[in-house]
Amino acid sequence: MALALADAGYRPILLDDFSTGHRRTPPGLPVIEGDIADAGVVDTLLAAHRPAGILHFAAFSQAGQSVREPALYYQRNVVRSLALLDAVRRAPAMPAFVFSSTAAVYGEPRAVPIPEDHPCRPVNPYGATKLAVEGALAAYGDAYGLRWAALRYFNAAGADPQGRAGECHDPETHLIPLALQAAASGTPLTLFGRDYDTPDGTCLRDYVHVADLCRAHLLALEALLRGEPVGAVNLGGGEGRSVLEVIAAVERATGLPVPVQDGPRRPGDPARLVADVARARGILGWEPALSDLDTMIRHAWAWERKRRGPA
Ligand SMILES: NC(=O)c1ccc[n+]([C@@H]2O[C@H](COP(=O)([O-])OP(=O)(O)OC[C@H]3O[C@@H](n4cnc5c(N)ncnc54)[C@H](O)[C@@H]3O)[C@@H](O)[C@H]2O)c1
Ligand SMILES: O=c1ccn([C@@H]2O[C@H](COP(=O)(O)OP(=O)(O)O[C@H]3O[C@H](CO)[C@H](O)[C@H](O)[C@H]3O)[C@@H](O)[C@H]2O)c(=O)[nH]1
Repeated sequence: MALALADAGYRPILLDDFSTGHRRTPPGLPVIEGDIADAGVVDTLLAAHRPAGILHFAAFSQAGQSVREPALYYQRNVVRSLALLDAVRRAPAMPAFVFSSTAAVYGEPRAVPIPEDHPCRPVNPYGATKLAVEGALAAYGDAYGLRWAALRYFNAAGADPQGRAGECHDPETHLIPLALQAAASGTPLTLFGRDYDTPDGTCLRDYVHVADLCRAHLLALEALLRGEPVGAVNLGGGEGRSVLEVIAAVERATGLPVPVQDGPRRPGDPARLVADVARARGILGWEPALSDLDTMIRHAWAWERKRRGPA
């Protein structure tokens, strides 16, 4: 996102405590090491730079871990986001606020594709913490005039098409990088359940290219800066893909087999999550452009090879 902002002519300032992130940030962009809940750091930053907008990505985001450690998720995702919002309210000029929400706010949907007005009943604490922050944003908008967007991404995938950045979590829990790593290393990927009520028995997810996500953030930010309300918006490719389809696409992109071992269902995993993206089209004029599975996996594979270095 920092690269996308810089490419579009903005001057992003990165604030990261590097709890899960990487110190190898884009060259030439200012980076402040600090916690979004550290009032001293954030107040100083807001007073010195008077940013037009804040794009708030800082969170812990593993649904499975959130089931085991809910206290960590409420602390990291709710308490710290509220501290950041307090700083925003104190700021000399209140910036527009774009929040990374998630499809996990919906829980097990009644039907797919899921529109934004579908009931939100998260099935894991991760989704519940993101929904709690969305509630605060709506109330702060009504009471304090906060201009806000909550972008509910489905499954972020792919990598910067120019190869400047990509996914690198430690531990990695996401399907696409793990399937690529299984293809490259020969170490089996564990498939979390084949007994779901889906066409091939594996979970359906809606993968969306990270570059499409970044473009949607820019559009949301610019809509808010023009004074247009945005609110909650789904971001997905609009197509459900099963775990087995992803594995087949990884085999196509890499030309290598993906060894698979069957495992039990992962707690907190809904069977299907597919976005209705009509609202993003209507209010942001956004259309996913790179979110077909083969393109996303091709970009992710190029990044994975670059990250690994020469074999
Ligand atoms: N990856 C996905 O598929 C996906 C889907 C939906 C929503 N999201 C949301 O998008 C956001 C980014 O996800 P990601 O996959 O890039 O995660 P990530 O863990 O790679 O990035 C989160 C970043 O926030 C930083 N951070 C965490 N807590 C912080 C704090 N208190 N103060 C300062 N920095 C802090 C981390 O060091 C890291 O650099 C998250 O909010 C996540 O919930 C991700
Ligand atoms: O080793 C693995 C990893 C994943 N899966 C399966 O692959 C699918 C995708 O799993 P990911 O972990 O890649 O993604 P999630 O759907 O669990 O979660 C992602 O999307 C969510 C919203 O849909 C949240 O926002 C979350 O932050 C984000 O990581 C799931 O059915 C999962 O069970 C496996 O079978 N084996």
